[in-house]
Amino acid sequence: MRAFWDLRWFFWQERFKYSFGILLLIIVALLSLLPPYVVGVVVDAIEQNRLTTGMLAGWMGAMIAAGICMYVLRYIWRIMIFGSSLHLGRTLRYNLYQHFTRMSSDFFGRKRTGDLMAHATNDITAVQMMAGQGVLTIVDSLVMGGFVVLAMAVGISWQLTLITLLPMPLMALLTSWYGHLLHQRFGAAQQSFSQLNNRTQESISGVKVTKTFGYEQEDIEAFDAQSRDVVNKNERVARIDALFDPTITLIIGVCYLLAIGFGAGYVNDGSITIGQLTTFSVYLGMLIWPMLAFGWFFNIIERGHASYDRIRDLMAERTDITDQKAGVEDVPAGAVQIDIDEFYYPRSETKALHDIHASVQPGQTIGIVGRTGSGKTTLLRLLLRELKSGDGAITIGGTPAEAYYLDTYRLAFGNVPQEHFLFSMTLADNIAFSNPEATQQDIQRAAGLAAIHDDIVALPYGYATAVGERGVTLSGGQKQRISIARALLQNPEILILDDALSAVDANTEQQILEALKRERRGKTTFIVTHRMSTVKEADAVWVMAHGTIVENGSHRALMEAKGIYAEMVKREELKAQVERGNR
Ligand SMILES: Nc1ncnc2c1ncn2[C@@H]1O[C@H](COP(=O)(O)OP(=O)(O)OP(=O)(O)O)[C@@H](O)[C@H]1O
Repeated sequence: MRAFWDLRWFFWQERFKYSFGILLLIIVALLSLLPPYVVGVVVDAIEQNRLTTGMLAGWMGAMIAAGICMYVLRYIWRIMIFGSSLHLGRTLRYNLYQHFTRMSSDFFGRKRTGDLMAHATNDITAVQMMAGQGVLTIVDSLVMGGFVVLAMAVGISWQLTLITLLPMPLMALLTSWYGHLLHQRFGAAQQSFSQLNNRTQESISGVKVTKTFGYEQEDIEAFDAQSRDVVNKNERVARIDALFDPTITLIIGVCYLLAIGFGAGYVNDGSITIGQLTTFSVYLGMLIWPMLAFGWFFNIIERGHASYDRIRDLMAERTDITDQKAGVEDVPAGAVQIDIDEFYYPRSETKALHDIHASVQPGQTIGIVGRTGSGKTTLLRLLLRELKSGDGAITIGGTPAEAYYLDTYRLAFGNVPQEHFLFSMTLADNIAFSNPEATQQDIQRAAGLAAIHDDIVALPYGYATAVGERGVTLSGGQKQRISIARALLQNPEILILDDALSAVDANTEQQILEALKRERRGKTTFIVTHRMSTVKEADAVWVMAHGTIVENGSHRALMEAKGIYAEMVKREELKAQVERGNR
């Protein structure tokens, strides 16, 4: 029952629909008592030879009227109760999705996609069932069951009712025990299903690597083992599930035995009529559904409860990136000042960044270079507020980054990350993703700046070409340029290119860099790269090593300083000469 209590916010929100639905259920339960009663009356009338046509027609009319009423009311309560439960599913899905969008990338690093998918599908369906079928089964079993028992005890014989229902407590005990077992087994089955989702996702996205290293067989076997585990765990659920119906039917059978055995005695000694015993046995038949519903209720509740707990745990995950109460609503603009004394990733003991002090004037282009793992991406993620820096460690236009509302803060940034991502839509829509208002002309202009326009028009459907699963396959460099076009279309105050030109050849890169210089006058651009030639024209180059900026200056100044940067440039030139020589 705690599961219902946990959902009280929802039942309160939908209280009118639920109250009305339950009221209709009660009326239906009352009306359904009529037909068995009529059967008893008619049987007695036949037995006592006093059945007239008028009397029969009267009762038949009453039964038809009750039948029509029940038909209409059943239809309405379904809309009220099941309709509301669908609404709960939608609300939970929406909340979960919103929650996902608010979480930092650290969260997605920890949680696996398969788990998150299982939460958004199976778990929500189980909770939705609880608010629909769960409510129906409990109301029906209590109301319908209650009315039928009352009609048997008050209307016919309380002694016979008592004897007949003796086996019932055993049923309550058994069903609650099954429910408990089901809760545990269902939780394990859901977990295994999540793992299967993860496995599938990893297998599909890593299929190239698997093939390259000849691990197909191992991969298939591991998948098979996981899939078998899901089946085993679900079989364990089904085994308990399968116990519910036979147990209930067996107990109802015993009840019938008692009713007929003792009922015949009561008819013989004249305490009840034969018609009443007929009504009694029809009522007993009507108890089967409430009993089944009662058992089913525990089943639904246990499943819903396990799922709701899992959803709640997920919703309880707090993002460390939050808005302040009274945030600055402007889109950030102006000079960027960075003063990071030290930064640790959550749950990490090693400093990812330390002693970084640098400033950037609006309109400047900053190149960031350094070995893998030197902290370039981490620094940019702090700037983007994907990670939490210390209070005031980063300011834009003199205002601490965390003082801005996150939503407006991020509007200032265009980010082309290392892992570029294209959606399963047309190329035009992929570019326009950053600015849905953009016209076809704007899209083409951005594509031109990103040096991808010619490639696009060469495709059979041009800008209308679909990418993704059923679409065209683009090269890494083309995908990078589409991502750049997407960021340029947004025309952000601050543009970040994180190793975004790595798959583009030197000539095309030069073309893009020139376009950037022209287009982004007065706006700030950060370019992270492993290719020194990319940052030659930058206003300043930050050379990063071991989590800090070890050199900071223009290309010329750094070359004159003959430090790490000069060394890196020389090495790159040497490499280029060797490659040219080889050719
Ligand atoms: N989510 C994380 N949790 C803990 N440590 C991390 C996390 N991400 C990165 N690091 C660590 O932070 C340090 C800096 O990593 P970062 O990705 O910023 O380097 P980078 O210079 O951008 O490297 P690359 O050139 O390969 O992109 C590394 O030591 C890395 O192992």
